[in-house]
Formats: sequence, structure tokens, C-alpha cells
Amino acid sequence: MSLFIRGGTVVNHDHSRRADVLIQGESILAVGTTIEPPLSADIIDADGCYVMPGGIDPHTHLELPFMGTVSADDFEWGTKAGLTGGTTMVVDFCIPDPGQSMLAAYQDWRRKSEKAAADYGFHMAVTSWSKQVFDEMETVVKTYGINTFKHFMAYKGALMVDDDELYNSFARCAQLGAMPLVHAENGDVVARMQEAMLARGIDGPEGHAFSRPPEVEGEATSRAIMIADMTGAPLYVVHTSCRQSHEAIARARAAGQRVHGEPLIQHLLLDAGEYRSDDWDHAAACVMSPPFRDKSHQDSLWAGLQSGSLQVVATDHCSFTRAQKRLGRGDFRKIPNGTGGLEDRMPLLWTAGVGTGRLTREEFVAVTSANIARILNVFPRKGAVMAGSDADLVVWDPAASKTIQASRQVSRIEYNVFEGFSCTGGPAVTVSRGRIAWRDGELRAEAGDGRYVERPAFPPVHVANSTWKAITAPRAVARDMVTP
Ligand SMILES: NC(=O)NCCC(=O)O
Ligand SMILES: [Zn+2]
Ligand SMILES: [Zn+2]
Repeated sequence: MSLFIRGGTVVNHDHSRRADVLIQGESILAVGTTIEPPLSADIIDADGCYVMPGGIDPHTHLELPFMGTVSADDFEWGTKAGLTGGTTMVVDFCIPDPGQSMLAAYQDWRRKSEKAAADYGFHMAVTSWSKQVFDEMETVVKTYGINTFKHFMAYKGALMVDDDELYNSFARCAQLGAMPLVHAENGDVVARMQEAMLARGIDGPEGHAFSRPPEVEGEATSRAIMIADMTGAPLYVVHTSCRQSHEAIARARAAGQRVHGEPLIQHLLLDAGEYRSDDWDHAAACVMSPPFRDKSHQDSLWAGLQSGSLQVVATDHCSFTRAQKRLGRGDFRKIPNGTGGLEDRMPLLWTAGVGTGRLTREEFVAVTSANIARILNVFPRKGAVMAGSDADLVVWDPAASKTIQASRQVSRIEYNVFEGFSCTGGPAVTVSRGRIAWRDGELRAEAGDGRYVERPAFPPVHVANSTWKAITAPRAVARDMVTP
């Protein structure tokens, strides 16, 4: 089957040009101005539109067992929500219970993800340390095609790992050519702050934000960066939400370290004022970690995207229904942490980024697909509109307008933290591996259309890091031992 996208402007992360796109089967066959489409090709008229790589959301939690419940959007509805908003691939976190085999957790996630409607991959979480974990990490990279390992520095008593475990795991990542990821918050301090808030009688959602100030995130980010440096590993900091964390990443990059930062669309647009709402359900809907910050932090995050010190915009899509959020009535520590965003990330970022001149169109592509495709070692198969790439793309209508309304969303929950936001610019057609997955309001993708994407280890970064480490490694001083 072939598709011919005619008359649009192709936007990649490094350049834009007027060009047609011919898709044959699941791949892009040609991009250019002189292509003759086969007679049998379905034609999509992209006049006045941009043709961009489909979005990649590298941070989702679909059907995640977490905080005594399970996140509401599963792989089918999470990926369908993504396709509706122009996202054609998600990377979800496979999270073993502490002590559980990574291999067993991987099988669980493969089973859950069979119903994905768009392509997907996994990061593997390291939730404890042992000889078994050390050994299994190799299988995860070499057999399962997972080149990223996530570490929670928060969620004490559940998923949190300590510095010794971080050191062991980062060093193992460096050996395997894998990338460590961190959720950077000082979990010990958070636990003490939570007790302090409850002792003051603060048990509502605002207590969640008060107990996780930006300093707690900034310290953990700096610590993870230091440990990555000692072990020779690169580092990717998920949900970078504040100036302190961004500055730690920018400093490390200026010092030559390979460190990446990922703000979420939520932290770019929503602020801590939400927790002051007198509607408990609304404030609880916004409970996620790290929490929304005061507005001053948003300028820092936007500046990071503009200057390149932050590289990726994700969602951390982890949705819970109102009833699930109410598990935390009377004790904010029990409100399941997480918000949605998969359907809205691309239109919101376009509106608030490209629409305001904070981002160019090419930078938009960089931070929604190309950069993460490179970091995850799937570029240019993903993240590019190029001959040979997977035919995952979005025909983007800059004039499309939409007001976000939970009552019309694909996600299974009954509210949306972006309710009422107006977007200008959005997908007219989303193409997922050569098939029209969404077009003009009609979702065509079906459960099971998605494929698992393997991501091989990325030796070039590690060869560079280990070469430099070997050259600069401490050496013993040779001394002549003089016998008295
Ligand atoms: N972010 C959040 O609040 N929930 C999902 C789990 C995590 O990423 O920490
Ligand atoms: Zn997290
Ligand atoms: Zn997350």
C-alpha cells in the first residue's frame, strides 16, 4: 500500500523544505519535489500544512501498578490518545517490584502492551541491587533491546534506591553501553517533610507540593550527575521541573558531561497555584512528582529548551480517575501521583512554543521527536521525515484550533489538567508506520497495531566517555624505593 503526501512543507529538526513524501508499506520511500506517485497511491493533500516526524513521548506509565492502584490508561487508550495528538511512539517504564526479576517484569509489560495502537519501547527500572540485577541488565540490553535504566531517588520504602545502588547500576550501564535515567528528588528529605506537613495539620494536596520543594530536586539532580561522572556514564534526568535542576544539568553540560534534561508539558504550563484550589478533587488531580512549581521556574525551563541545555519535552502520562485520587483524602501521601498529557503535548507545545516565538518549528521537532530518537538510539528510523525512516509522521495544520475538554478526550479519565486551554495548530492526519491512524477527528488505529521497538546499546557515547576516562584516570606515582 502507498500513501502520497502532497504539497506540504517537510520540517525536520535541522531544516525545512517544500517537499512531497511517498510512503511505501511501513516506510518512507522518498522525500522530494519530483516524485511520481504510483497510480494506486492514496493522496493526502498537505497544502498549507507542515509534515513532521510523529511525536515520541519517552515518558509514560500505562497500566502501571502504583501506590495501591493501577494507572487508568492502558496501552490501548494511552497510545490512541497519543495518536490523536500526533504522537506515534511512546516509551513506557517497565518497573519490577523490588527484588522481582527484571526478566519477569519485562514479560508482564510485553503482555500488557500487546494491545498498543502505536509503536512503543520500554525503559527498565532498577529498584534494588543484587548479583541477579547485575546479570539481568545484560539480558535486558542484549536480548530485549532496552538501552535505558531508570532509577527512582524518591518514593522511599517503595521504589527508591540509595547512592550505593545508583553507583553500582550507573557503572553497569557504562559497561553495557546503556543510559541511566533518574527521577531526581531526595526521597529521605521528602519523607521527613511529609511528616512535618502532617504534624502541622496540612493533609490536603498542597502538602504534597510543600514537601517536595525545588531544592530537593536540585540536590538529587546534582548528586546523580556527580555519580554519573564518577562512573563514566551519561545521564538522562526525567521530569526536570525547576530552575535548580535545570541549572545543575546546564553546568554539567558546560563542563563536558553528557547529561540530558526532560521537562514535561505540565511543568512548562501549569503552576503551583493549582494546589491552592479550594476544590480538593482539582488540587488532587494535579498531584504528581515533582509537583507543579511557581511560575518563575517555567521561564528557566523554556530557556533551557531554546538554548539546548534541555532537550526533550515529555508527559509522564500516568492518569488516575477521580475515585483513585480520592484514595488520598485525609492524607496527601496516599494520593496516587500522576497526571495525563499524551493527547495534548504536541498541540500545547506548538501553541505555547512555536506560537509565541519561544521555539522554531525545527526546535519543536527536535524536542518532540528527533532529540529523544537520537538519545535512545533509534534515529533516523524514528524522529525524521527521511527516505528509509519508518512512516511515522504527522500532517500538521497550523490553523487547526481546539479547546481542551475532558468530555471529548480519548484518555479514560473524567478530567484534564489542561481543561479550557486553547490550542492553535494541531494534527490533520497522523500516520503510524504507513497507516492513517487518525484523520480529521476520526481515530482509525486499532488495538494491536503498535509494534515493540528494540533499541540497541549506543557504543559511540560510551566509547568516547571511557576513552576520556582512561586518559584522565588517576595513576599511582612511581617512586624509587631507597633502602636506608
Ligand atoms: N510522576 C508521577 O507523579 N507519577 C509517575 C511516576 C513517576 O514518574 O514518578
Ligand atoms: Zn518520576
Ligand atoms: Zn514517570
